[in-house]
Order: sequence, then C-alpha cells, then structure tokens
Amino acid sequence: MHSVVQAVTDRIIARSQQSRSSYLSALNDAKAQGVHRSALSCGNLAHGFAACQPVEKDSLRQLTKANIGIVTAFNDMLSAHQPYETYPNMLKQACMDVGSVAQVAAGVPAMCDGVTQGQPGMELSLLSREVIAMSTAVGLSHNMFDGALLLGICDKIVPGLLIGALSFGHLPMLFVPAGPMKSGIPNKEKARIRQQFAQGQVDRAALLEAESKSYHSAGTCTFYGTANSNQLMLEVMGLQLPGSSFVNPDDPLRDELSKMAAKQVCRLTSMGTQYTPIGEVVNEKSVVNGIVALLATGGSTNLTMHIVAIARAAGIIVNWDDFSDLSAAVPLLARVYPNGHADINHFHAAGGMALLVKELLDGGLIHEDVNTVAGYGLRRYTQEPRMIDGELKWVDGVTESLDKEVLTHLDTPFQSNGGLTLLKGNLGRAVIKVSAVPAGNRIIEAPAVVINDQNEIDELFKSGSLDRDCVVVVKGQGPKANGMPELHKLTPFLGTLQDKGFRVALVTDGRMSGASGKVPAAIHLTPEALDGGLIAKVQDGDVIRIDATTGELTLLVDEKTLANRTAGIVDLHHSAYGMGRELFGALRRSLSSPETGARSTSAIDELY
Ligand SMILES: O=C(O)[C@H](O)[C@@H](O)[C@H](O)[C@H](O)COP(=O)(O)O
Ligand code: SF4
Repeated sequence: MHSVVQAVTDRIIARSQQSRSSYLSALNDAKAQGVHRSALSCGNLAHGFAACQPVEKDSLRQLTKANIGIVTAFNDMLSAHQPYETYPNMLKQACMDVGSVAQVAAGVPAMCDGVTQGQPGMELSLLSREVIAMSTAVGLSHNMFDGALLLGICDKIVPGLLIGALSFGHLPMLFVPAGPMKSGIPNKEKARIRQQFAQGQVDRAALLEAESKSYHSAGTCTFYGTANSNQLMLEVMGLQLPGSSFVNPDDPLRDELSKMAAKQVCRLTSMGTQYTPIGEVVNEKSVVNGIVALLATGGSTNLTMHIVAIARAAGIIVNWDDFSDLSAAVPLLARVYPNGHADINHFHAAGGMALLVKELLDGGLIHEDVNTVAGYGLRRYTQEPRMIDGELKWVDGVTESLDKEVLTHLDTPFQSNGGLTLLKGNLGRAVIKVSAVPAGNRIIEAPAVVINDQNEIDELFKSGSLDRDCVVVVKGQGPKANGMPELHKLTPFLGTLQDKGFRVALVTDGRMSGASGKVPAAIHLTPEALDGGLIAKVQDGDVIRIDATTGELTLLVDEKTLANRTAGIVDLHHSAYGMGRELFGALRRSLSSPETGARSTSAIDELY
C-alpha cells in the first residue's frame, strides 16, 4: 500500500475506534434479531403483505424466504432517474426467480439540481439529502425486509439513500444504477454558447437549442459532476456491481445488470451463506477507496461533504485533512468535463471503471481487502460485464487505455496530485477543485468584490465593473444561512472574465456544482458568515490571496482594521419564505459545518 494511503487509513481507524465499534455493536444487535418480520405481530405482518399476490403472501408467511425492500427515487424531473419508472416490477420478478420476494418500501424525493440551478428551489437541494435519508429510514422501518435495493444516482440522492441505509447497516443492500444518457453536443460547446449568451452575443433561442442538444434524453447527464462522481464512488466502494455505473439505459446489458443486482442481494441476506451487511461493506478502507477514486478523477467538490456525512453514518470520522493528504499522494488519471473535453461515455469507452480500479490497485492507492456486494476483494472490479451467449458474465477489463487523453496510467498521470486541495488561512478552511483550473490561474491575489446573492453578478458584469483582476466574494451562502445552494450561475460570467485574461477567483461559504470548473473557487468556506466567519467582514477592495499550490487562503487586511470592523449583516429574508423554504427552517439551522458534512444527523454523534 502507498504509505500515505495507509497512514490516512490508520488514522481514520484510530480516530473512529470508539464510534465505529458502537456502530458495529448496534449492527450486530439488529442482526441478532434474525428474520426481521418475525418481530412483527400477525396484524403488522398482515398489513405488510395485504396487497401482495397470493404466492408472495405464502413466501412472506414463511420466515425462510427473503423479502427485499426497494427504495426508489423515481420521478420525471431527473433524466437520470426517469428510467427507474419500470424497475420495481422487473426487480420483483428477478427476486421471485430466485425464490424471494420484493416490495417497494419507499419512494424518496429527488431534486434535479439542473432544474433548480440558479433558482430558489436550489436552496432546498442540500437539505433534501437529509430528507432522503429520513425517507429511506421511514420505508425500511417497516422492518419487513432482509435486504434492500437502492435506486438513486444524482447529487443528494445517493448520499441521502446511503446515510439512511446505514441506519439499517445489518441488512445487505445494493445500489441499482440506470446509466448515463448517450453523448449530445460536447459539454465544452454548451459552455461556449452559455458564455456567448452571458455576453449578449446569442439569443435565448440559440441557448435553449444548445442546452436541449446537451441534455436530450433519459439517463444521467454526461459531464463528470456530482451524479457521475457518486456512481464512481459507489462502484469503488463495492456498493454496486462491477462495471455497472456507466452502461447506457438502452443497452441490453442494463436490465441484465439490474436483475442481477436483485438476485445478488437475495444471496447476501442472513438467510444465505454469504451474509454481507451494508454496514460492513462501508468501512474505513472502503471510505478511503471512495475518496482516492474521487481524487484520482477530479470528482465533484460536493463529495467533500457527502463522503464525510456518509462515513459518519457508519461511525467513521473523516475530515478535510484526510482529503488533502490523500490528494497530495493520488495522481490525476482522468480528464472528463469539466476537467477536460471528454464526457463520461468517453471515459467508459476508454477503459472506464475496470481500468481505473486496476491502476489504483496496482499502485497500492486503494485497498483490495474489502467486502463488496460482488464478494470479498476489490480485484473483481477490474472486470466488466458482457453478454456472452445470451448470459451476463464478467470478463477482464482492458489493461491499456483506449484513449490516453481521457483515462491515463499511473506512469503518465495528468497531474502528480489529485483534483482537490484544502485551503487554509485567516478566512477559515475551504476546498478548491484544481483539476479543472488552468495551471496559470491557481495563484490569484486581487481586490474583493463582495455580493450577497449570485444574481447580482449579471448587472455587475454588464456594467463592466468586473473587467479587471478581482476576487468575487459571495457571503451568506452557508448551510445555516440559506441551505448552501450551488452558485453555478456565476460560472459563465467568471469564465468569460478569465478568458478575457483577467485574473479572477471566487470565495464563498456556499458551494459550486460538480460541473463547475475552470475558475479557481474557494468554496465550502468554514466557518460560514452566519457562524461568525471572517468572510462576513470582507469589504469591496480588500485584497484576497488564493494559492491553490500551497493551500493558502488569506484576507490581506491587518488585524487591527478587522477588529474595528463590524460583520456585514447576512440578510436572509428572501431565503426564509417561498418555494417551500419556510418548511425547512429548523432543518437548516440544525446543519453542521461543511467540513463535518453539513449534517442534520448530529444525533448520530451521541449514538456512535
Ligand atoms: O453537482 C452537480 O453535478 C450539479 O448540481 C449538477 O447535478 C447540476 O445539474 C448542474 O447544474 C448541471 O450543470 P448545468 O447547470 O451546467 O447544466
Ligand atoms: S446530473 Fe444533475 S442535471 Fe442531470 S439529472 Fe442528475 S441532478 Fe439533474
């Protein structure tokens, strides 16, 4: 094993020793109950299977047949989740084919961050992760199940499902992906037309035409944003079948993989001989594997919060120093938009997950000795699924990249370190995704332009007052303030200024989209303005220095001046009401800091 990866793993194990052992003893207590529906009364059970077919009722009466809960995030809003509409019946049939039963345990809400990007609804996005976790628990709390299938792909849905699932860590569970849409117009072309629109060079019709050619059908959007980062993380953590992440929805392999996932979870229940509870698949080593894979591919910055929250739900304590130290040791092996021109289909075609896992295993950068839903040992994830004589089988993946501009090898990395860097300084701690930032733009020192809302950028840009070196500071965007929306609407404006040759950067206690990229952005700034963060005292003209090579984030104003300043008011009246935001006030105020995962589940910290 690489010494840094081993050292970080060891310190996470040590730091988590007490919380992890409490979690595992709770898991074992739950497992000791045996077949969970046996704890139900006849009345409970009768309600539980009242609507089932007679053959299903017979199976459920017996305590020797597995019942699998399906938790689905189907809706028509997310192109990625739309294929799930037909999955429950297919999965139920697959379970019956192996003598088990399946029931839909819950439908969970799912927000499409593309639909709400730049809109008031985006202020519910991060909060929806907590709602999804709780909704998953509501479904599984019927205690009718011996395992579960989790149907979710996008941004907050995978972390929400996984956090909820880990409260039932005694059950085996698999994620069931649905795959990316086929490639449309290149993401870079879409971004170019957006910048033209921001400059008034094309009209709305031209912009909508381009957007519709990019997002054109069912399936996950093809950029390497949070959704596809989730898929890569799940697969490297052994939580979905090898090579299942990036098979398109209409590929014949797709349904075979989904049916196989259903059959596999039935095999992994405590009724069989391969009992593999999800709370043991998620352990310190698999969490490190997920972080390393994220870093090696320049994945979404959102996962610097989601992975922390997921790990904590399993009693594992991870922080940004772990990310930062691993990033220094993990080379960048993939260039997928926004970190390059290719999209996720190109990554898959170049060798995809099988080749990535092979490179990382061969380099000692990820742990092989882990439990997975496909069996013990991660080496099996260097294989990929194929239909051979009408049957689903796994064959060795390629050992040589088919496109070294997209997916490269350890001996020829795109960068010697990973795509994410931790920034520290008098403003606090923040993360920056450097994999998408041109080398010449990684050190920025310029005067601040302070705004309270990303929508102010449009007028400022059009007035020409941003046509200079500047650091745009957007404050009052933290979890407790307005739910920490993505500020991706800033990207075309800042990207245009950067293309004009100005040295620009962003500093915010908010966050960006996984699809944001080329402009240096110090995000997730902790402490946020509402929590007394120094960002609340930044004024127009203050000079800020961001150095992504050394990890420095400094407000170059002397202490005395700062001490005499009063913090700017974080005006939240526009975030408190409207679009349902009034329902989320208590949840928003309960969120922890971004570095601790922006979690509402702090109760877990007392439990384990
Ligand atoms: O974190 C992410 O990956 C984003 O939230 C992504 O899910 C969102 O949909 C982007 O906003 C889409 O990109 P555009 O807004 O550029 O289409
Ligand atoms: S990737 Fe983003 S835009 Fe695409 S379906 Fe998922 S949430 Fe929506």
